[in-house]
Amino acid sequence: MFNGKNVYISGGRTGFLGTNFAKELLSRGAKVYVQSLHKDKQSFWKANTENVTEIICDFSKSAELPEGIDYFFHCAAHTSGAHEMATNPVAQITENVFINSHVLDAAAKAKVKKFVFISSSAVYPEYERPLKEEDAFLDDPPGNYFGPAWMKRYSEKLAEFYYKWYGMEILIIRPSNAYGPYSSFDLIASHVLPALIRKFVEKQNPIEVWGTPDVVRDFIYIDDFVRGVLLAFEKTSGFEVYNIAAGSLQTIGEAVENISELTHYDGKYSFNSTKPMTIKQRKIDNTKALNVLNFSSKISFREGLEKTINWYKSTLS
Ligand SMILES: C[C@H]1O[C@H](OP(=O)(O)OP(=O)(O)OC[C@H]2O[C@@H](n3cnc4c(=O)[nH]c(N)nc43)[C@H](O)[C@@H]2O)[C@@H](O)[C@@H](O)C1=O
Repeated sequence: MFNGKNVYISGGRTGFLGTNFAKELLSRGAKVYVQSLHKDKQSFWKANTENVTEIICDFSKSAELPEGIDYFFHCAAHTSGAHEMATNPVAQITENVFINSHVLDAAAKAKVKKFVFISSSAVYPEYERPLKEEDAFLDDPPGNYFGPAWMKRYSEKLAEFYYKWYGMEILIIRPSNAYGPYSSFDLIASHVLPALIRKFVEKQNPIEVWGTPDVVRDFIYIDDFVRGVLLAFEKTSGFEVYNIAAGSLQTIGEAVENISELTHYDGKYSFNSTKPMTIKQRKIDNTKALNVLNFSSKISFREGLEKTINWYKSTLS
């Protein structure tokens, strides 16, 4: 389905999801377009710049795309983890509204056939039960997620409108907490697993883990995530929304124990509940992806952590 197709990937140059989609789609024979490249930025692009076409554009300021792009994967976003969500969630609103609006407009006017919007499972209200696709707009999102989640909700509805108005097919993806190679490993701004992996690989002592050990998340390894999205892409048409999740839950306490073992850490760590915390739990219902796409994750949590640790050690540390 992708062989010989022109695929634009926003966020394909430096973003975590975009880089991983670019890597996979190149291997499936697509002609990949990304924003302009700096060869030395990421190890993947050091070896692959000659295989992609660069487009100079800044979607935060304007909307332009050449004709001839078949598919658009919109992975670019200003995103961050619990620290920003607790201290400055407004930072995730304005720039993303501009980017999402420009990108949709540019893609529709350049006659892109199918557009993938990477939304977020943060769009959901705070329910205890696993969150189904149809739950997204039933109640407001909780606490500090309110603003960033309404930004994603607005963008989803805008995408739906563009489908109705222009006929551009739309696939909305709501990921659970994806992790793996090419993620940000910044100690403050990144998400929980890369931040913890870095602290343990660097053998910081003592290690401070934010919040409490009973916080629950569905963590999906990036290769499973990309496979799930591409399955949804291949098997759906028109306007569709899918959760793509591992379908299993881990506590932050379990994550810490696994990372500690896998990195052979022999120092001390403790939880600090005065550090940034977000919601206690987020369970994602993956039955639609399972039933319609026959998608389930293949990489266990432990295996995914091990792969990510190895990649981090060999690439960035
Ligand atoms: C899907 C959704 O995912 C994101 O939401 P999140 O799951 O709350 O983000 P997170 O991975 O940063 O934190 C998860 C939990 O982990 C705890 N925690 C412990 N120690 C560290 C630590 O060292 N760093 C971080 N970041 N968190 C830590 C932390 O206290 C928190 O309770 C959104 O940013 C949003 O962008 C989004 O779309």
